[in-house]
Amino acid sequence: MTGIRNLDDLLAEGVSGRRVLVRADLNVPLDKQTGEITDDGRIRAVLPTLSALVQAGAKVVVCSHLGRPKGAPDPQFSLRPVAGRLGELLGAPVHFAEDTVGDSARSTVAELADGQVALLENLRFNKGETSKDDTERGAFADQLAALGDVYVDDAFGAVHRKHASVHDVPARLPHVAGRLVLREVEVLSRLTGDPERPYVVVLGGSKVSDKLAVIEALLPTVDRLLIGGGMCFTFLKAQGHEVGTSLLEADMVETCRNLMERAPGKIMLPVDVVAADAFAPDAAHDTVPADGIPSHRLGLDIGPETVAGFAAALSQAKTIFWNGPMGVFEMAAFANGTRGVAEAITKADAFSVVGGGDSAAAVRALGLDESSFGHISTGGGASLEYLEGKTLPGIAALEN
Ligand SMILES: Nc1ncnc2c1ncn2[C@@H]1O[C@H](COP(=O)(O)OP(=O)(O)O)[C@@H](O)[C@H]1O
Ligand SMILES: O=C(OP(=O)(O)O)[C@H](O)COP(=O)(O)O
Repeated sequence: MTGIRNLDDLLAEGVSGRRVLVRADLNVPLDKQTGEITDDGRIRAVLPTLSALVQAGAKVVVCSHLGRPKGAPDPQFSLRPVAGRLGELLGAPVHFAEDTVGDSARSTVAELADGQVALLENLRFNKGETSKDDTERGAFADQLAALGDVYVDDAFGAVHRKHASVHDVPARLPHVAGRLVLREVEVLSRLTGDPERPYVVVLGGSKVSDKLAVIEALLPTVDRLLIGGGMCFTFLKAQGHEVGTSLLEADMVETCRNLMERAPGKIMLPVDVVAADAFAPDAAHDTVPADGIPSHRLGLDIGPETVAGFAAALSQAKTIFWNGPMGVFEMAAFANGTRGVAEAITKADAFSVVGGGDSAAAVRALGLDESSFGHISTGGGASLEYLEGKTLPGIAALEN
């Protein structure tokens, strides 16, 4: 991050009375039934930046995405509950704008007193935020930038997205990196140079197409790649196995086959999986061999034999990076794989990094000791792409 100005530079300049637009990643997991926040780790992670700005008397305007709404308001993805939780953590109410750049946002920001905080409604309720069209994205960035005098990027989990709030707003306002972005990059850079070997990467989760692309780039630099979670079924299919109704990226099967041929023995796949009748906490389920998933069932966790194999590989490692739960850990019946792998990582004599909103939430939900990991990153896709050595749009924008 050479040449990038950071929050301390901005504070030294003085922010009292200035409107500081902070891009945060407040994309927290919500309970599907109650809508309650199930893990507030990403909110806590941005507090050092926000508190410093509050104390310095800034008018703090926070913006974020939540989930993947389709460019229009969708109540299930509202940031309103996040405003409540952020206020509790800051110890002062957070003013909530009902829209992102409309009348409500403009008046909420105009009414802020020095040292007060506002949160704008979900950025992704606006088509321009994620648009691939530069003009459409730019027009939205213009409206967003008008709500601040200066911009702080503290959304590490989103720095790999070429989105208006991450990539285009910094071209329109004086900009700095926040405390979280700075710390994440500092720690992750330890894995990009010459990591101590064996270097083992564990991948799972559900954002299969996003992350399959990264595997290709990471494969030459790692010693072992352990694949579980929703990610493994496209590989199992590529091995010629039937995967029932499990998560599958059909048009990536050929890519997976090529990856396995290119690095024989490097990729470890599950040998058994927990296959269920339905995606539900009380669904009937059994452990079956990975080549014997019944056609009407879907794999929701890795099985015990796989956990033992992965744990053995992890016990040899000197550097570990893990992104993506090994199963649907939110349901107790499918949490054993994630727990087993997480415990194996904590026992290894290695520098370990866990990345990703859900992976970090899993560590906490399963009651594991956070301090037994070297670093818990707020970004999954972002840290993977950082490790790939890519110039990330959000970081590049801060450099300019
Ligand atoms: N076999 C599976 N089938 C469907 N979803 C899965 C499976 N294994 C894990 N998941 C889901 O993956 C989600 C996390 O994926 P992802 O967003 O890629 O991770 P992270 O946020 O850590 O980067 C969790 O909500 C989990 O329930
Ligand atoms: O949850 C996130 O990423 P992650 O699941 O890779 O950790 C970030 O908030 C980015 O969200 P996105 O993958 O919908 O752009």
